[in-house]
Formats: sequence, structure tokens, C-alpha cells
Amino acid sequence: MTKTYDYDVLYIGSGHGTFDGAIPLAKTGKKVGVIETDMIGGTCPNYGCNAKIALDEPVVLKRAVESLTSITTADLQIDWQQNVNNKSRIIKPLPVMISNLLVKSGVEVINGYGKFIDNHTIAVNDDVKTADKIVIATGLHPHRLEILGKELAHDSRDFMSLEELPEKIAIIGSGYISMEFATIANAAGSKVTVFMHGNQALRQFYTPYVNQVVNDLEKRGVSFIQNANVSSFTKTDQSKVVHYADGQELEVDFILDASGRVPNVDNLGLDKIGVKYNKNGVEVNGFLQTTIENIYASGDVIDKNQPKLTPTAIFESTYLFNLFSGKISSEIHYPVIPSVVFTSPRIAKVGVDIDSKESEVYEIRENDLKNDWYRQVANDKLAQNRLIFDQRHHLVGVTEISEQAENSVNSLLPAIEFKLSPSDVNRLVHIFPSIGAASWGQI
Ligand SMILES: Cc1cc2nc3c(=O)[nH]c(=O)nc-3n(C[C@H](O)[C@H](O)[C@H](O)COP(=O)(O)OP(=O)(O)OC[C@H]3O[C@@H](n4cnc5c(N)ncnc54)[C@H](O)[C@@H]3O)c2cc1C
Ligand SMILES: NC(=O)c1ccc[n+]([C@@H]2O[C@H](COP(=O)([O-])OP(=O)(O)OC[C@H]3O[C@@H](n4cnc5c(N)ncnc54)[C@H](O)[C@@H]3O)[C@@H](O)[C@H]2O)c1
Repeated sequence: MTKTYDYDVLYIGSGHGTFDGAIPLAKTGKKVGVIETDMIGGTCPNYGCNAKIALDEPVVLKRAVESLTSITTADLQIDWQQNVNNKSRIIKPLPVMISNLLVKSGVEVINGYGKFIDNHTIAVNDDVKTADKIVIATGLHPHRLEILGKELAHDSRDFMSLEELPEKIAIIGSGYISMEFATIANAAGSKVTVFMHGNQALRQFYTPYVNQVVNDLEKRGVSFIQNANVSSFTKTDQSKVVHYADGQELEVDFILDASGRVPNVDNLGLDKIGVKYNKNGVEVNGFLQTTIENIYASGDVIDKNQPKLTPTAIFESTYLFNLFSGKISSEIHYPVIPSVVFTSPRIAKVGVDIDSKESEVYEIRENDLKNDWYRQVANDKLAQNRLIFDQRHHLVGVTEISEQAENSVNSLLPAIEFKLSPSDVNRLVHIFPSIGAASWGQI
């Protein structure tokens, strides 16, 4: 670093797009700063993955009991308040833990909102900080419908902190957040109505599996309104009203706007310094470098083809650590990145997409997992997968619907990422019985 800068590397945002890389970077002796305007650790631990999965755990238990209903006798109810309390207990220590890890490794943590003054200078809390390199890792914020009464709707953060479970919930959109929260709220006893933008939920996932999840939720009492065309929200003394289609309305107690998430690129001073961005995020090259040479981007805020998920953000911040510390000098080379929607059953996938044109040249094997003896132990009723092989019988893609889909797909990752041949696969011995053994037994 030229002596004139306060930091070698200054990160804006403290989520996974930052801390997984900033911690080891500071340990190499580089002077590292992290600016955060909200909770240390960003969305995933505080308002996303960790919080959500804690709320989901009783749903997993409820489904497991239900599957073994002829064997177990229990009328399992979810106590919403206790569930939220438990979630808070689990996630409360995380920002402190992450902050301690940052500070112990030598990172200077600055609480405040960062804004570019020039390409080496950030204004924060009436102060300025200078750095040789700056990383924009500001993540996303909830999209809000631009309609009358939009202030009556809430976002996923509000939902996860509800002290009382609303009797009737309207969810706008049918993507990740909508489907996961519809699953949780329905299992906890709320009457959920999903207002769809079009006629297909979870466009990222294999349609026949998504339809199975939707049908199952419908049987459990969730209503799906296709092409809902929500036009406004109003309120009465007791409730909120969703106005949709041609003059139809539905009274509910809580409206969750889950119509997507948009990059935090405004109010950063990007135009002033010439960092290019668009509605999908900050534009970067193969080195995660923006249009300004010393400014990089990491995590969800990047405009990219990779899924905007925590594992991607971790991979990017770790890549930047390797780049900044001189361990590598090549462009980022993404591994296959798996994704899952934590509905019940889950849908998970990795590698070549079953819907993609690419998959047409491959062999696709369909497995009805209900027939697998190990899955029969848990009596999973909705359990299927599609395995995609190339001409040399190397596994290149998987998509699965089942209560164990995330573990099954995780276990198969090495076969795809390392292009294992059938004889390599035969060398791998798995704990038996286990989901890994069951999944690898199919390839
Ligand atoms: C409800 C929900 C559930 C999710 N569940 C999953 C899941 O199960 N699995 C999964 O892989 N992913 C999940 N995600 C996505 C995951 O949370 C993100 O991919 C991940 O957090 C991205 O990390 P990031 O560092 O890029 O952004 P973030 O974690 O959003 O961090 C960005 C940080 O920058 C800060 N910031 C913004 N602007 C400024 C500024 N000007 N100055 C200072 N600080 C600023 C923000 O306050 C924020 O803390 C979920 C997301 C949501 C919303
Ligand atoms: N399990 C996970 O990994 C997980 C879970 C939750 C969130 N996430 C991350 O958070 C991101 C945001 O999740 P999300 O569910 O908000 O987004 P999403 O993109 O998955 O879904 C948005 C939904 O809103 C609908 N929509 C868009 N515009 C609309 C409009 N004008 N009116 C009505 N509906 C509209 C879309 O059709 C879609 O159904 C995800 O893309 C993902 O990166 C991941």
C-alpha cells in the first residue's frame, strides 16, 4: 500500500461477501477496514438463512412425525412465539461472534453508512476513510410494489420477528421467500394466500417438482391466486385488504411483499466516480473488478449469472482474499453452485439444469425415491430426482424433490465438480445407512 491510504482494502458492507475474505486478509498483515450501516454479518445470519432455518426446524419435525403417523402418535403444534424466541436466541450471538472474529484478525470495523467521495475515499459518519482498494459488498434490499397503500406491506425481516402469528397472511410473489415463508406460516397454523405475478411459482426450479410442492401446500390449505395483478392495499379497523384482479379483494392480518430483492447501488456515489451498474447490480469483469480499476464488488450486489446466495458470496470474498494477498492472479472460476428452496419437501439442484437446452444432449435418469429402501425408512411421500449424465457417464447435474434434497445434492457435489469417472465413483465408500450412501448408490 502507498503510505497515504488508511487501508489496503476497505469493504462497504459486512456480509458473507466481505467477512469470509476480510478475516484471512487481515491475518496476512494487510490493513483492512469494514464499514457496516446495520448488523455485522449482513443479511444471511441476521435476517436471512440462519434466521429462516431456525424457524423452519419445527416444520421439519412436524413433517417427519406426519410421515410416520401410523407409528408415532402426536398432535404436533408449533408455538409461534416460542419459535420466534428460539430463532432470536440462536441468531443473537452471531453478529457479536462475527465482529469478534473481524476485530481479532485485525480488521477495523466502522459502524456507519459508506459513500464514495472519489475512487480512493469513502465518507462515513462525518469522517473520511481512504483505501488503496475498495470492495462494494452492499447486498440487496427488498423490492416494494409501487402501488397505493404499499406502506401497509411488510418484508421478510418483519415476518421473522412477528411476536404473534397472524391468522391470515397474504404473500405477494411466489419466489424463494414466498414459498419458504408460506410453508412455515401454514405449518404454524396461519391461513396463507399467495398472490402470484404469473402462473408459475419458483421459476428457478424444475416445474414438475415445483408443481408438486404447490399442490401439496394447496392440500394443506394454502391458496394460490395466479396472475393476481395486485393493484392496491387498504386497511379497515381490524385488517388489511389486498385488492387484486378485476375488483376482487381479500382481508388479511398481515401482508408480506416478497416480490424480489434489488441491489444496494443507490446513494453510494457510484455515478460520481464512474462505477457502472444496472438494475441487476454492479458490473464486474473476471477479477470482480468494476469499471474503476481499484474498486471491486463481491456478493449479491454483483450483476452476475451465478445465483445470489450465501455460498456464492463466500466464494467471491474468498477469491478476493486470494487475489489481494497475491496467492492467485487469475480470473474467478466458479465451481458448480448448488441451490435449494427450503419448502417441505425441499427442491435442490446443482450443475446442468434439467430444463436447459444443454441437458438435451445428455442422458437423464429419473428416480422415484419412494422406492429406495432408505427413503422408505422416513416414509418420504414426495421424493424424486433426475440425474443428468454426459456421454462418458459422468454426473453433470442433479435436481431433487424430497425432505432430504439439500443433503442428497450436497453429497453428490464432488462427483460433478471434480468430474468423477464411474471408476472414481466406485472408489468412494460411504457410511451406511445414510443419505450419502443412498444418493451415491444411484450413480
Ligand atoms: C429471507 C432470506 C432468506 C435467505 N435464505 C438463504 C438461504 O437459505 N441460503 C442462501 O444461500 N442464501 C439465502 N439468502 C440470501 C443470502 O442472505 C445472501 O445471498 C447473502 O447474505 C449475500 O451476502 P452479501 O454480503 O452479498 O450481502 P448482505 O449479507 O446483504 O450484506 C450487505 C451488507 O451491506 C450493508 N450495507 C449496504 N449499504 C451500505 C453502505 N452504504 N454502507 C455500509 N454498509 C452498507 C448492509 O447493511 C448489509 O449488512 C436469503 C436471503 C433472504 C433475504
Ligand atoms: N433458500 C434460499 O437460498 C433463499 C431463500 C430466500 C431468499 N433467497 C435469496 O433472496 C432472493 C430474493 O428472494 P425473493 O423470494 O424475494 O425473490 P425471487 O426472485 O425468488 O421471487 C420474487 C417473486 O416476486 C414475483 N414478482 C416480481 N415482480 C412482481 C410484481 N410486480 N408483483 C407481484 N409479484 C412480483 C416474481 O414473479 C417472483 O415470484 C432470492 O433470489 C435468493 O437469492 C434465497
